[in-house]
Order: sequence, then C-alpha cells, then structure tokens
Amino acid sequence: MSIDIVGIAKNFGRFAALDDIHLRVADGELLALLGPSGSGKTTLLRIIAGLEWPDGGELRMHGSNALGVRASERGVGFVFQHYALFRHMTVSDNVAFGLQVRPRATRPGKADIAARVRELLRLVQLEALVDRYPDQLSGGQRQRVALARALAVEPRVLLLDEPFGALDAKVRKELRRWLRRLHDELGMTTIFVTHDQEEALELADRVVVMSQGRIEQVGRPHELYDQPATPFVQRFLGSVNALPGRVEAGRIIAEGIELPRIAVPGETEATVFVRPQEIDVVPDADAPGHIRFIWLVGPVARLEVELQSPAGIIEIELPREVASAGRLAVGQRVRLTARQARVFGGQGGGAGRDPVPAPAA
Ligand SMILES: Nc1ncnc2c1ncn2[C@@H]1O[C@H](COP(=O)(O)OP(=O)(O)OP(=O)(O)O)[C@@H](O)[C@H]1O
Repeated sequence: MSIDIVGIAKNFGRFAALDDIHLRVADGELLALLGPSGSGKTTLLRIIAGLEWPDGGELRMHGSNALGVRASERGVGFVFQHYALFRHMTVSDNVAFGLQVRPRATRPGKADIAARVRELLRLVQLEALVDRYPDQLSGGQRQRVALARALAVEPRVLLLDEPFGALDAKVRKELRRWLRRLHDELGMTTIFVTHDQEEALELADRVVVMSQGRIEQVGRPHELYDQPATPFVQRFLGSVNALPGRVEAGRIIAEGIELPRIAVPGETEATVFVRPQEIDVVPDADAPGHIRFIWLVGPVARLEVELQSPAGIIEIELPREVASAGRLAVGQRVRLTARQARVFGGQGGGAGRDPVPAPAA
C-alpha cells in the first residue's frame, strides 16, 4: 500500500514536533526514518498508525484519505521498542490474539487461526517455542513474537518503532537481516524508526533523515552518504572533519590540508567537510602537522593528526596495513592530502541547504 504524506504538521502546545512534512512511500518499500532523539520520527509514525492526529496536512493511504479512518481499520501493524507481550499467554496465544479478538463476523475459525499462527511462527523461526511464556524467551525472541503478532492480522503496512533498540549489537544485526528477508517475502510496505545510521543504511531501500521536525533529505543509502544535501546530513551519516576554509577563484581551500581541484562557484568563507576515510597521510619532515595518536581497530587504523592551523585536530582512517607497516608513528611529521571535499552553498559556516557536491577529479 502506498502512503502519501502531504504537508503534515504537529504541535505539542507551542512546540512544533513536525513542520510541513512531505513524503511519498511506495507500495512494498522498506523505508527508514532516521534522526537524533526528538527529531519527530515517532510522532510521524504514530500519525501514520492513527495513534496521533496532525494539526495540518493530509495523509493518504492507497490514494484515499486516511485521517478519518480509525487505527484499527487502517490495515497497519505496529511493533514498539519494548515488546509488550501478554505475560500470562504462551507464544502461540500471543500471536493469535489479534485474530481472536476480531468481531465474530470477520474472525477466522479455530483451525484457521491455528494454521495461521503456525505459519507465522515458521516465518519468525520460533516453531519450537510455541508453548513458552514471554519470561522464558530472550529479548530477540520476544521481539520476533511481537512481529509475528503484528503480522497476524495481515497488515498492508508494518510500522516499527526502534524494534531492535533494546537488544545487543550482535542480535540487532541478525534481526536486521532477518527483517529484510521477511519484508521481501511478504511484500508489504514497511516503515521503521531508528537513530542508528548503520541500521538505516544497511536495511532500508530509502532513508528519510529528520532533524527538528523537518525532513533534511530523502534518498537511497548510498546517495545520502555520497551526496549529503546539508551539513546536518553530512555530519549525521558517518564521522567527518569540519575545517575552516573558503571558496576562492573557483576552488575549495582548507587550512592545513591539500585538496583536489574542485570547481565551485562563488567567493566565500566556508566550512569544508572531509571524511576520515578520504584523507591520505604522507610523511614529510617539513610539514606543520604531526601524528598525535594511532589506534589499530580491527582492519582499520585511526589516526589523530594535529595541525598548526585553526583546523586543529584531524581524524583519519586508513587501512590497517598502511599504518602498521612501520611507515607511520606517533610524533611523526606528516602532510595531509584529501581525495574528496565538500562545501555547502550559501553558507559561511554550515547552515546552507543547497549542496555543492564536489567529487574529486
Ligand atoms: N505527547 C507529547 N507532548 C509534548 N511533547 C511531545 C509529546 N510527544 C512528543 N513530544 C515532543 O515532540 C518531539 C518529537 O518527539 P518524537 O518522539 O517524535 O521524537 P523521536 O525523533 O521519535 O525521538 P526518540 O528517538 O527520542 O524517540 C520531542 O521534542 C518530544 O519531546
């Protein structure tokens, strides 16, 4: 089912939790709402679910106005961060619940409900645990029961609010891949909220980056990473160095770091963004910078280089073998050269909205 969000606004008192949100979610899409705490992700999800009403704007599901339709009639399944399972019911009773409470006219027969529950528990890979109670399950297993319960009523839209937020990193990763497969198998429209950029980038077809009740950018994961539209998106997705610099004679210049020739219009002071992975380190006894720290972390080496310029400390990430071949050491004087750099148009320090993507030559 497609979802159209047109100019949605939501205020809590005088506080604007959502401000003029426009978004189209395609039928069968897996979409992430990504943003820091308080950016409005949950409020938007709750409006789609019918648990919250906007102060302005339209919500259309499958082309028709959904705001007049009650939550229970919107064909939506909802899973929260804290799996609210019924503790006194077994796994299979929890999953069957949504079907058993239906009015008699639309309630499937007992045998049909049992068959559907078996099928769902197969999907979430919990067939062996049907008779357990929630207390006897791990966090990841409980969250899968919560998903099966949401799927029991055959929703056309699945809404997930930080579904794996309370779980440890390894279980989160497993459940993430599993959710992707489940989504592909069932083919419904799925929207999930997360503040974990890795989760959003790995799992979603498209990611909506939100900040302070507004959409900063919508795009496929690699588009957001390679072509961030705003300084906020640039800083939020992956780490980045922000250097004082300028645009001069049609190119970007930053203090203390050599940049490739990047043609940019205008003449202005600018914040220059360079990712740690986009910088090469060249030993040079006459260079003003020196290495302060080197950490070897799995396959990568993280370096801090101190520049004698307003740029201060620069973070760099190199393949481990480059740093550990005895070529680089703490205290060593080095020159920095970047393969990529970005500035954002119309700004003198980071607030502009027009991107000036600046791929390396
Ligand atoms: N019922 C409410 N009354 C007053 N303010 C609210 C209410 N619900 C949400 N807010 C405020 O609206 C803003 C957006 O909240 P929301 O829960 O949508 O953010 P979020 O991006 O989901 O954050 P988190 O990641 O922390 O869950 C926050 O500043 C929050 O304090």
